Amino acid sequence: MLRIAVPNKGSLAEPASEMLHEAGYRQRRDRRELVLVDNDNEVEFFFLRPRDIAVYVGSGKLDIGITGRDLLLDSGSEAEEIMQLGFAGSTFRYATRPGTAKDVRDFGGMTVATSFAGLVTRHLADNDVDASVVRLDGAVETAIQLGVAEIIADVVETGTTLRNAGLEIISEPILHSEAVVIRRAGETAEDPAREDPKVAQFLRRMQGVLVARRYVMMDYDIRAERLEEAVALTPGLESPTVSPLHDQGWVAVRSMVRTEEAQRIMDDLYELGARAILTTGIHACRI
Ligand SMILES: Nc1ncnc2c1ncn2[C@@H]1O[C@H](COP(=O)(O)OP(=O)(O)OP(=O)(O)O)[C@@H](O)[C@H]1O
Ligand SMILES: O=P(O)(O)OC[C@H]1O[C@H](OP(=O)(O)OP(=O)(O)O)[C@H](O)[C@@H]1O
Ligand SMILES: [Mg+2]
Repeated sequence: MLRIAVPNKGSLAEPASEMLHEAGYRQRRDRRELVLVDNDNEVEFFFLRPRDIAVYVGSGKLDIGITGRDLLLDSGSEAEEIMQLGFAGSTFRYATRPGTAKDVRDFGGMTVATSFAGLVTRHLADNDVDASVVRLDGAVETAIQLGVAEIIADVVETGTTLRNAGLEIISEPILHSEAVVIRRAGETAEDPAREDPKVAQFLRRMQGVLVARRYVMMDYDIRAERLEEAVALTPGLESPTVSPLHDQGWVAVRSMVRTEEAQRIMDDLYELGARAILTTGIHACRI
């Protein structure tokens, strides 16, 4: 059984479960379930606090986990990122009241409040700044209003929370985060053939979901003499399938294209003379 840690609450929980479901794994129906065994796929899921996941995986108690890059780095545990999952995208940034400071190098003698004390302490040290760090559990924006700190460091997605608290973002981002798959450091085999087959299969399934989300299948008919120009617009992942049509001088082309580029490509193909241009969603795949 492959033992996988999954976030049980917060911003990561729902999209992580959704992705696992799309990858064909059983997911819990009741939010209070702590462990779920998926016998068909030989996987056991442990629903844990997002902040604890890197600790379990780093200690080797669980094989792999889904967490945020920021939480992984903050934990300082012996785990490493092995795949990016493309959701829960955010930056981790400093903010303060206007006029307090402009850059991390101005923080000397000040106090920074954050839920990510490990990350912030390291970032301040890397910048040779002598500032104090106060660790809070959440809602850190309020720490400035209550006089606990002059600066905060927190997760920023749209920036609305900080704006509403009358704070301005300062300095370069401390890091860019997203949901990631993690594994105990040093466990990834150099040679793919020596990789744990259960881990490799899990990663292929997750990769399949990412590709199915990011690509659509495009079909169209085009005159043979315009084929090269059309294929330049739809090169596909490897090479498009081209089949002859019964109507002489025409071919049918099938190729994967990025979902967000599909409409523009359809316009360009139409201009080239392509007709019967269709896109269909990809439900699942192995690349
Ligand atoms: N608004 C957001 N947008 C994108 N990612 C976010 C957002 N808020 C938190 N995250 C990400 O979620 C992870 C933190 O999860 P955690 O469950 O600890 O906090 P949370 O999602 O804020 O939930 P809680 O309600 O418990 O505060 C981090 O990886 C963080 O980058
Ligand atoms: O930039 P924004 O789009 O405003 O999103 C960022 C906010 O979202 C999260 O807070 P959450 O709502 O989870 O509350 P919390 O402070 O209790 O974690 C995070 O901690 C930030 O405060
Ligand atoms: Mg939160």
